[in-house]
Amino acid sequence: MPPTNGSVRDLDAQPIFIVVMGVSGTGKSTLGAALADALGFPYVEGDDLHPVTNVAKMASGTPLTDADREPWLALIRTAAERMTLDRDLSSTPSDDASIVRENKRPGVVISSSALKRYYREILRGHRTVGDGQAPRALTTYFVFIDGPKKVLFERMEKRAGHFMKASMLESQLNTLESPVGEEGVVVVSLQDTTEEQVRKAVEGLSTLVGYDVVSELGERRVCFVNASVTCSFLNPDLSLSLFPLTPWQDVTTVAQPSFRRRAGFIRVIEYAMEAISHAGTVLGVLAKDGVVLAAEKKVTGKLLDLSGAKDGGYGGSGEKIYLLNSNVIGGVAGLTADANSLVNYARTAAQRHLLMYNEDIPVELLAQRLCDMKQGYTQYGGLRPFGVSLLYAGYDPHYHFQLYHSDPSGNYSGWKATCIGANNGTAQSLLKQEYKDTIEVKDAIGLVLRTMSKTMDSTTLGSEKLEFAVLTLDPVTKQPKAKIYKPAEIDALLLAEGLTKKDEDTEMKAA
Ligand SMILES: Nc1ncnc2c1ncn2[C@@H]1O[C@H](COP(=O)(O)OP(=O)(O)OP(=O)(O)O)[C@@H](O)[C@H]1O
Ligand SMILES: O=C(O)[C@H](O)[C@@H](O)[C@H](O)[C@H](O)CO
Repeated sequence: MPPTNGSVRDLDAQPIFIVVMGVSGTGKSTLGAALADALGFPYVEGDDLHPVTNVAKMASGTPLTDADREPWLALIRTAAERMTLDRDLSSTPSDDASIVRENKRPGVVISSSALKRYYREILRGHRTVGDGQAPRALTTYFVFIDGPKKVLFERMEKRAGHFMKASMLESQLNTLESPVGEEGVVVVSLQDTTEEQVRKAVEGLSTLVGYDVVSELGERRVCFVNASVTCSFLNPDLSLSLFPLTPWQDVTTVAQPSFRRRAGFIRVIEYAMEAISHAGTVLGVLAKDGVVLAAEKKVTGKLLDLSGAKDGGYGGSGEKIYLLNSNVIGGVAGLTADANSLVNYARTAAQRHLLMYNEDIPVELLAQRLCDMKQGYTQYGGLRPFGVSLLYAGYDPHYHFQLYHSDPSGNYSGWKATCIGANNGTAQSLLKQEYKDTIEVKDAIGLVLRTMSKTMDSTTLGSEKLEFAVLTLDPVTKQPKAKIYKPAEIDALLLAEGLTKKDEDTEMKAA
């Protein structure tokens, strides 16, 4: 289907979509980010929009088919449309124009192999996939990175830790239908430096567009939405739906009027934090040889079915402590439904990392992934922030045992000992008095339980009110070992620490 708008004037006003293309390893990601930076456009890593099944297939050494690539290409086109067309240029703020000048013409740069002509037709919006909607007007250009096979092979061989192995290059080259000669294509050399490639791409694009793209497309903008956030929102594998972007979402400074429009959102974050300060307490202590987590269960009662808890803290009954990955345990305070969604997201992010890099996700990176997601939810119209704070107790070979906290705004910080939820102020002052840098897990367990017993609202302390977990290293395999305690084990721990509290009713019944 041809583009809907035809006149020179209309085309001039259309947003620009630049696809940096080429076979695997040509340097699309490197050039894409640099070119976007030069133009002041956001950059999206096209590989992040692949369905997980595609990544798994490539990682296993099987080339993708047309059917595998079609939905991915359609998603890239949709991403480009969403990131540019929904920006309401007519509402561009004018009273602080000296602080931020919007691009005169919005645009986005996305990397994609775009190997065949018909794939490029999908990206141009000239062809729809399935019963997809007719594309919206968006002028599409391609920057094709071309060069000798030998150089490419050498680069791919050198590149470590990427899911795409050099052995796949042959199939990529066989599939490639050169775009040279097609409309809107600029060719740059694989062997040039990135700076030189940017220069040539800008020169070529300026010729195609009809004016100097760097000076005419506007001032450098500060991107509010980084690629990973954007992709999280766009990739259906991450169980999130597409939604219209707001005019201010990819442009920010603290002083712009859109910030004032966002003030309501910030209040919502404050409300979320306030709600969390009433949630069940979650407490973590970092020790030399592990991390200890405990959480107060708020939902208790005789009729609650705890049968799933017999085999551990999860399986239906776990409410506050979850295994996020084999090296990270998470403790949540806040809205349980929101927490479930974040826990699923964290588990998927950890698995994606494992699949791509064949290593467990570093603890801080997992916290960052969740924070990207949480922060994204604070800035879009029609959404509210996640009403959840999390503690991450984890281990990775780089920084060993770590404890992080993230809040609904998407901020995170590392701690030696910390507490979220109800009475966290009291708990933190108790922890400050008792914590020692040399503490070991065996003592940290006592410290956590004592602090919980002093700060929990309830008059009873037993497994029905408490979840408990410890992350240590397995002495034999030296791999992280997460243990989420079963109710009987929690009761035994409390007994050993002399902390079993019974409420008066129970004591009277027992008497
Ligand atoms: N202009 C350049 N000169 C030399 N090396 C480069 C250049 N651009 C990128 N590289 C290197 O080539 C390798 C591949 O780059 P990059 O990951 O950007 O390629 P890609 O096309 O996005 O790959 P893929 O599609 O397989 O993810 C990296 O190791 C990168 O550092
Ligand atoms: O169409 C394809 O086969 C894919 O998009 C690949 O090109 C990879 O995504 C990429 O290059 C990763 O190395």
